[in-house]
Amino acid sequence: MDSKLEVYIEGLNEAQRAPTLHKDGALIVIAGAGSGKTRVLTMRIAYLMSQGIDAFNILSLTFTNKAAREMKKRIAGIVGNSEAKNLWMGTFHSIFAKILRFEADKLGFPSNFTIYDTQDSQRLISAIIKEMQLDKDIYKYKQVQNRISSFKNSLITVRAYFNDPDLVEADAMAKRPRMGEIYKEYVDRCFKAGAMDFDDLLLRTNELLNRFPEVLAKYQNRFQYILVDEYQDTNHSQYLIVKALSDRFQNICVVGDDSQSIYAFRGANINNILNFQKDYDNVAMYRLEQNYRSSKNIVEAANSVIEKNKTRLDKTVWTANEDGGQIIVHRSPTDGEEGRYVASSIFENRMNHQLMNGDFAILYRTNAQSRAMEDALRKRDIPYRIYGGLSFYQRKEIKDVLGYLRLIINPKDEEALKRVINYPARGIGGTTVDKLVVAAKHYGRSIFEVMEKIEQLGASMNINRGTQTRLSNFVTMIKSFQILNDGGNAFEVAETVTKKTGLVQELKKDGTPEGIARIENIEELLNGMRDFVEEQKQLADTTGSLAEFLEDVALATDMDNDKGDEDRVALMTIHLAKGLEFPFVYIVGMEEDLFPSAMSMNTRSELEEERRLFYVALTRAEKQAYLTYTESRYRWGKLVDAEPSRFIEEIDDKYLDYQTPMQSYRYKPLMDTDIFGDVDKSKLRLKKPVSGRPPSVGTPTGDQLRKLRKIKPTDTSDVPISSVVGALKRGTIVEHIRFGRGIVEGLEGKGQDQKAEINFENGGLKKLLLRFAKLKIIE
Ligand SMILES: Nc1ncnc2c1ncn2[C@@H]1O[C@H](COP(=O)(O)OP(=O)(O)OP(=O)(O)O)[C@@H](O)[C@H]1O
Ligand SMILES: [Mg+2]
Repeated sequence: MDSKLEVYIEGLNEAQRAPTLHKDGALIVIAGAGSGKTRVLTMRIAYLMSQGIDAFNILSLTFTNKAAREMKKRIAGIVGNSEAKNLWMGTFHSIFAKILRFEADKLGFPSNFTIYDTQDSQRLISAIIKEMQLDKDIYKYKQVQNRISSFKNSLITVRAYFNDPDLVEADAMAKRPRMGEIYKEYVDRCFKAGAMDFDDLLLRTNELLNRFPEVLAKYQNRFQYILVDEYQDTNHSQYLIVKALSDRFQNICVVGDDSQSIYAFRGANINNILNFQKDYDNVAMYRLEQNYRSSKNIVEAANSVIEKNKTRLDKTVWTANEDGGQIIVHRSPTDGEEGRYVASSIFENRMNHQLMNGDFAILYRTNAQSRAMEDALRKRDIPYRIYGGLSFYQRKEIKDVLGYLRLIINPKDEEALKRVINYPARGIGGTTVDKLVVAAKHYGRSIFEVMEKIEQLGASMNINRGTQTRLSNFVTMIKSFQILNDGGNAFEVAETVTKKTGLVQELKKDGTPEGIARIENIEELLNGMRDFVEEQKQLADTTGSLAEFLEDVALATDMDNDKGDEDRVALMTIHLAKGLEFPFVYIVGMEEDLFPSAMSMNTRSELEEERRLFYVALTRAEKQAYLTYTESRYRWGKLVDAEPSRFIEEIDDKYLDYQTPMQSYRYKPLMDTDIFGDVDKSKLRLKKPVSGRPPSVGTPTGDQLRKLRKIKPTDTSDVPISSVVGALKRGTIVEHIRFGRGIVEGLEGKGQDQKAEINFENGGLKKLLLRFAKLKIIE
């Protein structure tokens, strides 16, 4: 075995080593949060390669493309970049989009098919509802879209829908009898536009593998080793793909944690993990129990919460890490105050412990909660980054540029065409577009094809000469871009497009600060494209073509745009935080009806999913977790009283540190209650809230004050602060508090300025100034 790999494998514990070194056959690793599942997956790939398995034969499926990129870099650090390049790693959607491009013709799609994002799908569905003259209050486009999405994820095609009287009747009962027709029209239109939506990427892959045995055999032979992270969140469609591909060799390795299954609302099926042993022969089952991520307090508190769920596999999670501070619970009168508390706490912790902004995360249940946090962080000049919400690529000006780029690659793309045909304004009005849509339908062609023949067809469509010329000019412009694109790279084409279409001039004319910000965004897009071209050349050995770029963008989750080069506090929903870790984590809005969400408390299983979500949130924290809640909050435009989340109560008191007197004024004191006494959580829920707003309880007692002061800064005294200056050589093995073990690959500078380039198991290649680096020499 390669000596580098040996070092890393030695760094694993025994339980982790077993699945890492397991050779052939099916295996499943079921283990709690932070126990090293993702690390095992990464090391296993490196190990397989060291055993002579060709990278070309390994497929690895991850939750985000960013996670895949990081794993790939880590593996490249061990086996070398040229080998790692050939690994197929990514999300289900990105991997199968790639395969579909190769095989698209078999399904009647062009290989340059467009990927419609959620917004494109919604626009198309709205247009169809309008064209069919349906009541848009009954046929709400979002609900229609969800319904179509759930059909697709259960592999219910249009034909299957109409053949299933139960489905048809269910929609009739829901007062949407024409659902099937909308579904059919939507599928037809996507097909004609040469477009697939997200769900199609899985549905069509299934279709491909089912209908074409030779294609199935080809990919079965190719992907001899398949590895899946976060297996608990795969949906039915994904499950079937994995099952089909791994059927021949059965070298399938899945890792997951049933307690972290949080996507049931999107069709994820926890049974996939529970049934794995039935699906394959001789399944080896491994369990990991030691958590390396979090302090003892956090691990035990998280255990005490998840134990309340009835449906779960029994698991032990323990840690050898230090106790750490108790989880801090903080109450604020309003969400504005809550934001201020979190911002100042981050500010103080950052100073006291000399941390980076990137060591902090603020997690919430719903995106809307970010605003109060943002306001407070801005006031304190703390840089932050919001993940999720409206991503960069969803912004109007960016979508406009992308609209043109998409048309260059696939002129049939109806949504792109509608978006840019008259932006910037060129005298092609809505009525003309409607006429084009009708004609396209009549001739069974795309809108662009009708436009190409507008001189012949124009008169019969009632389109006057002037408009015909404008339509022809538009076609000519797109075709000229296509010529430019032949052989060019993504960046060069996009730069020309932004100039020649008049997009940038239009924004310059605007002159408002928003207009300027939009121009900056377009510049940012171009910069991103330049980087993409470079990165493709280095990491994937391709040219960085426009088509590749568009695919990357269509499938980018917001997490994927994070280059990780800016030091910022991370703000995101808990759903997005899966798999990640941060030293300090603030879980905000810990209130009944918000978390657990009022919409998810109808059944026990919904409540259990909320509890799993809380388990995920809490287990992201390494050193210190905070739970904050407010006494009142604006919801649906009204200020409503809020009650602390039941999840706070579910944690054993000994793990908690209440920073505010818990006898909130909202809880009517019983006769002679110990208002100024010690914290007693049982009072929280027993007493009915009083209406109105009596004055607050006043000063904390001595005990409470002591508690306040007790918040121990996380003890960092035993961190091996280095004086490794001058003590390192190439090949020295060191350990870093965050990046784990690493090998010194190079040194530069002398004395106080000496820097070392170190390849870490957790962070890849890093250059550190040794004077500050917290390193311990291992050997
Ligand atoms: N044997 C080990 N020695 C030191 N650190 C380890 C070891 N195994 C894992 N870690 C570290 O513990 C942390 C958690 O590991 P990892 O992310 O792989 O866990 P996970 O089981 O995938 O967690 P999650 O369930 O949240 O996805 C990481 O920082 C990882 O580098
Ligand atoms: Mg993981």
